[in-house]
Amino acid sequence: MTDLLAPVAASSLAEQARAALGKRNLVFVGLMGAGKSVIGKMVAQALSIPFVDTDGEIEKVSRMTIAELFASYGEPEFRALEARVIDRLLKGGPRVISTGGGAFINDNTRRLIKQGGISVWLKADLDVLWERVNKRDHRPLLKTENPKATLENLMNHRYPIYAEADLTVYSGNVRKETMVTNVLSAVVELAEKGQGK
Ligand SMILES: Nc1ncnc2c1ncn2[C@@H]1O[C@H](COP(=O)(O)OP(=O)(O)O)[C@@H](O)[C@H]1O
Ligand SMILES: O=C(O)C1=C[C@@H](OP(=O)(O)O)[C@@H](O)[C@H](O)C1
Ligand SMILES: [Mg+2]
Repeated sequence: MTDLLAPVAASSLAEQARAALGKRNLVFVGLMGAGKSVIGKMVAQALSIPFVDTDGEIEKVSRMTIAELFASYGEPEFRALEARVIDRLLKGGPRVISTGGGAFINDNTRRLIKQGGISVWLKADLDVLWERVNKRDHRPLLKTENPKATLENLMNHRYPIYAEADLTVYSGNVRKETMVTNVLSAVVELAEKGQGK
């Protein structure tokens, strides 16, 4: 009997989270490999609202890959474009917006996100992140002699800033579906606490 009831409980959690969100955006932040792109898309599906990944949107408007943008124009230009894209996307809520790892670190972009949505930091340990990112080589910031040490340096610098997000959800070695449930529960809890903006 419990199994038969489980899908009902799951859908009502999504409905509660959707109601809690209203017209606001749900914005995923966190380091490379935390699961922003993958979990963000699944959360949007659960909430039945549109999903957009800012890196994907940047690649679409620039007709270049992120790696090409970094190589041709450098990180400051990429950050300026990222800020403009995020500013535009935040205006069309409700949406789930998965940002690239550096977006929330940029003062201007962070301010825009704080104004335009509920931010969720997917927080993960170094070994989990490393395990996930070292399987692919499309992230320009990790093209260094010791990418794991680079990731650790980024962690040390960025974690206090990610901590400013409205919600923190731990992204450990748990199933993606469990991550989705944990994010939805955190959104509902925030609303219940009366702290939803
Ligand atoms: N909870 C999870 N369990 C297993 N693999 C995961 C989990 N979360 C993310 N991943 C995997 O880690 C990799 C990085 O995820 P991604 O969403 O691209 O991270 P980000 O956008 O934060 O850099 C992908 O291959 C994704 O499938
Ligand atoms: O951490 C960062 O500064 C970056 C993270 C990347 O996105 P993911 O976090 O989705 O990998 C991408 O935006 C770019 O390579 C820069
Ligand atoms: Mg991503």
